[in-house]
Amino acid sequence: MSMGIAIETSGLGKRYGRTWALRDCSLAIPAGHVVGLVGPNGAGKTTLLSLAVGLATPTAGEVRVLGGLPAGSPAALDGVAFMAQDAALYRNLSVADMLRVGRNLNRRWDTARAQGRLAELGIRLDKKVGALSGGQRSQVALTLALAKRPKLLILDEPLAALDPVARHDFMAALMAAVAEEDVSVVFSSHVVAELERVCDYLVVVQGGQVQVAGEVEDLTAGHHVLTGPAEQVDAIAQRFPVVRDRRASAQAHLLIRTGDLSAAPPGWQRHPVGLEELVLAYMREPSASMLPGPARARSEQVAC
Ligand SMILES: Nc1ncnc2c1ncn2[C@@H]1O[C@H](COP(=O)(O)OP(=O)(O)OP(=O)(O)O)[C@@H](O)[C@H]1O
Repeated sequence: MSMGIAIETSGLGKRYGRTWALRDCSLAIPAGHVVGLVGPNGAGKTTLLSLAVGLATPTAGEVRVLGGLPAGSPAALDGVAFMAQDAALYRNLSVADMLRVGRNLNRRWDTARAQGRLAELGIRLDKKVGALSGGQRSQVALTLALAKRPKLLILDEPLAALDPVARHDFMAALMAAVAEEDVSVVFSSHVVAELERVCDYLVVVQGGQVQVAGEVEDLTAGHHVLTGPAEQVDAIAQRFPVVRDRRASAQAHLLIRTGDLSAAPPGWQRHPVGLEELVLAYMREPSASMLPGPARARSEQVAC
């Protein structure tokens, strides 16, 4: 495995009782990206992130981080910072206490950097964590994660509890940190509209399996939307994998997977696809997969 890989999984699976939360997951996420991990509730996102951090152990397969370190090993723990779904902080401690806890638990810890960030954000060190707003608590959790000076920062739904302004501020802080540091970021989110602005790599999981993985640029260049006569859909589907097929009376609106579409077929209009539309199409078509190839989508009648 090369040093350029942030997270690599091979046949990774995690079973809770009879439920496979994650199955047969083989991924190689290159370093240096901001990776969006999306999928419906219960898809396996938290499970995948917990395995990558070493908080859970695989039932099958393996997961390595930062160029080959076993997830959860001391070397991996040194280089990986994790912000859990509920931004787990001790509410009765002050912000300064949280910084002390972080310093005591981590070999590499940059107190000055953390204090500088908090001062910029106007968050007082003597405030109890429980007295902070949700947005401020998230910023403190991000500050603690960054104070480790991680090579890989993993965040599980960091935006979930935040209002739109706090969400924007949080992502701005995250992107500023990425710009300053050599850090790979993987974060799960349900806020699909946000991804286009911040992510350059995307992973979609569904039903415990990876459905889509790749660089955003390649994904958007490798898919197109075609609009044209519904009676010709079969002919189109013989030429291109159809991810999603929507019909409105005699018109079909297809999301197809091909990077090689210089011109629309006669009678059809071709449009580029945005990341949000692409993600939603895959999420609505659980049987469609880029890995190894999308199944033919069901056609779906939609009202005009
Ligand atoms: N500790 C556990 N014990 C039993 N089942 C679990 C456990 N953790 C997760 N699961 C199950 O594994 C599946 C995947 O859960 P996971 O939390 O990874 O999904 P998710 O994509 O993060 O969902 P959400 O978007 O709702 O946070 C679900 O069916 C869930 O019920």
